[in-house]
Amino acid sequence: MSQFRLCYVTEKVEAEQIYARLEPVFEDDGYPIAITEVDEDKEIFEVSLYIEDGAEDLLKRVEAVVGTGKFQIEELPDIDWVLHSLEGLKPVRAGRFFVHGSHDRDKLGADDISIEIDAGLAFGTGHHGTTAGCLEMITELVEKEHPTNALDLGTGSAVLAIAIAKLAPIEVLATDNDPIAVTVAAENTVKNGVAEHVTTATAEGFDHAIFRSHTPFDLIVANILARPLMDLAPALSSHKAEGGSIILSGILESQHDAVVEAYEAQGLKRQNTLHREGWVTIHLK
Ligand SMILES: C[S@@+](CC[C@H](N)C(=O)[O-])C[C@H]1O[C@@H](n2cnc3c(N)ncnc32)[C@H](O)[C@@H]1O
Repeated sequence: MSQFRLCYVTEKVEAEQIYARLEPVFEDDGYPIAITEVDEDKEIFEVSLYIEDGAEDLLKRVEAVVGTGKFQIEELPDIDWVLHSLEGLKPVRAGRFFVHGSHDRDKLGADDISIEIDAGLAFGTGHHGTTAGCLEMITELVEKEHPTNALDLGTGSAVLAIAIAKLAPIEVLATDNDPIAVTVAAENTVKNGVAEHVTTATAEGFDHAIFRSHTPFDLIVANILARPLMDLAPALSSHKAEGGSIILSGILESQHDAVVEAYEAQGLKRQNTLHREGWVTIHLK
């Protein structure tokens, strides 16, 4: 089956705004959506959505959100195009981590901790400000707090679960409501040599029996979006061990205070906030 891509190339600020408006609308429908840097010096970015069938209908829905005349439809030669195009993705350094595709293994520095992710159908290559913010906070918290049992809720590619398991060989539960992401996540834990520490499961929020045998967690990382994170505040807080930490991301700067308020209502206190490319990553205890 042919693959199609809807794409729009523009300046960084507009690309980030468009991505932020499209992601909450289309993420739940399972359309992979990406924002990638096209020209570092000129700060030109590209927003893309991928679809196998019905690109014209998807374009109409996208235009209803961001206006007409922006996105173009492109037919992709075959699925290998995804891998091929990602050859150009640059590796990312965040915290102690060097997140890279298999083609960049040789660029690993002596002090880097490698996370190898060949970007595909699951979110999480380290290029997004939310993932980078979480990786930085994970580096700090794992070294400072020595958690023993962690949860990565909304794991996507499993980048954050892999990061935790590489810093400390502890139990990590990695869940996502997208079964495709969970398959990719499980493959990535094997590729990165941490499969024995990371358990993967498909779950909508905390709606899965697996939580009964893994709770409570002394580190919970959830890079989802502000609205579901606020809805999940009671459940997320009740699965946290006494004295444990929660890292939240996927939150726009304008949504920071509302998310903090939702968690303060559960008795948590904000410890720190990292700002990356218009997104915030929040640490609560
Ligand atoms: C922004 S991606 C984060 C991926 C990765 N953790 C990272 O930091 O790059 C959000 C992920 O959360 C998943 N997700 C969204 N809502 C969810 C929910 N209610 N329960 C579980 N997973 C959810 C999505 O399928 C997606 O893979």
